[in-house]
Amino acid sequence: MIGSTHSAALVHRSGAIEWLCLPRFDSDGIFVSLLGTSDHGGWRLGATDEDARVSRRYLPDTLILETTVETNTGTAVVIDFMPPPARDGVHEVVRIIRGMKGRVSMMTDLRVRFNYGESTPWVEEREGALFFIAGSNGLRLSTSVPLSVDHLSQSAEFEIVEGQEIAATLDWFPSHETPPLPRDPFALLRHNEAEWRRWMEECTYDGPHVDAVRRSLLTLKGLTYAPTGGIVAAPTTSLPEHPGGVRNWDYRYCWLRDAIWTIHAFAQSGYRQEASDWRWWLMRATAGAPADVQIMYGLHGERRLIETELDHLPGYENSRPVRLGNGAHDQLQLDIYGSLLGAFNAARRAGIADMDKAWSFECAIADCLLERWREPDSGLWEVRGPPRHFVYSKMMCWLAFDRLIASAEEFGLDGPVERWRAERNTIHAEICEKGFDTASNSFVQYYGADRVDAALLQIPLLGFLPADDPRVRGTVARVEADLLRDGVVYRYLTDSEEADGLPGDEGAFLACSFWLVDAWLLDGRRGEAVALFERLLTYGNDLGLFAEEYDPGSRRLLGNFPQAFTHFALVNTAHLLAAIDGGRSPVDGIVWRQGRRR
Ligand SMILES: OC[C@H]1O[C@H](O[C@H]2O[C@H](CO)[C@@H](O)[C@H](O)[C@H]2O)[C@H](O)[C@@H](O)[C@@H]1O
Repeated sequence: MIGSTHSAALVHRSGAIEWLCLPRFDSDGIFVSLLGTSDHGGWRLGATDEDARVSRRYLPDTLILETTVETNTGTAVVIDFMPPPARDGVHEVVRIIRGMKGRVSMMTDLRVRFNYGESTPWVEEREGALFFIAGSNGLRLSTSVPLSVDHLSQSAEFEIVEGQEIAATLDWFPSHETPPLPRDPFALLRHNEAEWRRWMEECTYDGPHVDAVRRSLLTLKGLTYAPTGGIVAAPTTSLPEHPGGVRNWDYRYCWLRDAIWTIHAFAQSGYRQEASDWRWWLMRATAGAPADVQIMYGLHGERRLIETELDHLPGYENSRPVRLGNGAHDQLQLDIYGSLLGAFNAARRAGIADMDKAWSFECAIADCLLERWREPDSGLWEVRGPPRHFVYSKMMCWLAFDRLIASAEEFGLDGPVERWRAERNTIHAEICEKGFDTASNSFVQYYGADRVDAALLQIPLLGFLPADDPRVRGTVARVEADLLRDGVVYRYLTDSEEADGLPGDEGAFLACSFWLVDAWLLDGRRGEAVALFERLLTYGNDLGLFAEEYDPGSRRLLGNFPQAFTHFALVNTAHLLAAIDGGRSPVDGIVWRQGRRR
């Protein structure tokens, strides 16, 4: 992934940009060959020799990708990046080719298709550049490489020699405007590299696996949308959770749950500005009646994220449908309220300014939750089956009242604390009665269920019960028995459509696998925890990026990519390990509260 904190592109090892939406993460796709064929738009830039040896890295502490190609005649690198737009309305993808040794025969093949691969633009050569126009979109390609141009593709073969540098810049602009002159790509590279390095210098994490943590933080920063402070769950739509299956979702939106945990990861690692920007985004997006708070919003706080299907795209490895929008946007998921109030409490403790403005909002949410927590919901996994009394959702309602009480007590804030305390105790007692299965000595997925859910691994992290409570140990043991397979954790069993209302299978869920590490760490099982953690770290791609899921059989990442959910889980686990090894309390990090036995 390369990104501008407005949008991001995915670059294949071959040097092909296969995914790009501009000007925003959620704009119509310009290069979507990832979900179709090269005729759905893409930009290949690499060696003509298909046997060239390819290796990649990010320039240290940046989101700037460097792909090295080595042939029998020489070595060249391709440097890809997306600088943040400096002027209103123009967004760039910059590619620089550098000759390192000898001579390398290179090729470029650009296919611009607007509107998710459906619209072939007008192509015009003028002012020493190529212009592409269709609908509201305009693109300009500036390069010194002589191209052979037709209306479907613009391509060339050329040679790069040692010491030579060639650039190609693609600018997006609104088609009704004339774009300003292109910026100097070499100056942009120097500036962008310095900016990322400056950002990375703020990182305070220096515990185990520091490289993986820093790469995750850079990835999470690349998923933030700078103009509003929103954070997308991933830059892609419809990368399948099972190749050829239907579990294909659009993640280019801001989930409260994902973003709150991302903020935890940032805040623990020294990034208070991101935490503060996101809090303002949150206040604006959720403003209005607390009962209308959605589980997810668009980048600017848009509420209508109507789910549709793109029939003209065959999907990644024929995984149909390709979806736009997300039907989960109008689900009731009660855990969101706990995430919200937990995040506000954490922000207050971290000394983030202006938190008094949040308190009346928090109290209004509490009023709403006094009624709502008894309702069934769709749970954090956003199941498409009937609403149920999900145990994890109820626990997060308990956490909501718990964190409100903590804020009132620790910061002298006014509120009906006794009422909240009574409600908190009622929820705790109800969960222990209805959400626990004595026969299997385990909490279960929903009231009356006989199955476990990997989200329950978070019980000791939430502080609902301590890690050494026999009921927590029983639940962890059940997850190990039922959901831990080939060293990775599945979120729940998908052996019948009843499980989540969807046909087909899915991969192991990487965030849940990190939560098992957390549960083991909190229960003193350090050896097993570290072994699992270190194995999970090897499941990233060659650049240290993770998707939502992993298939241990084929050893492939599955689902949207890269995904915030997985990366913040990785960061938070590393912090937990560092705290435990350093003899520090993990509370105020990922652990929301120290559990007490009841
Ligand atoms: O599996 C069904 C659901 O999957 C998606 O949701 C998942 O991703 C979200 C964003 O990272 C995450 O917050 C959620 O907990 C995950 O279950 C999808 O977006 C849903 O539409 C789908 O029903």
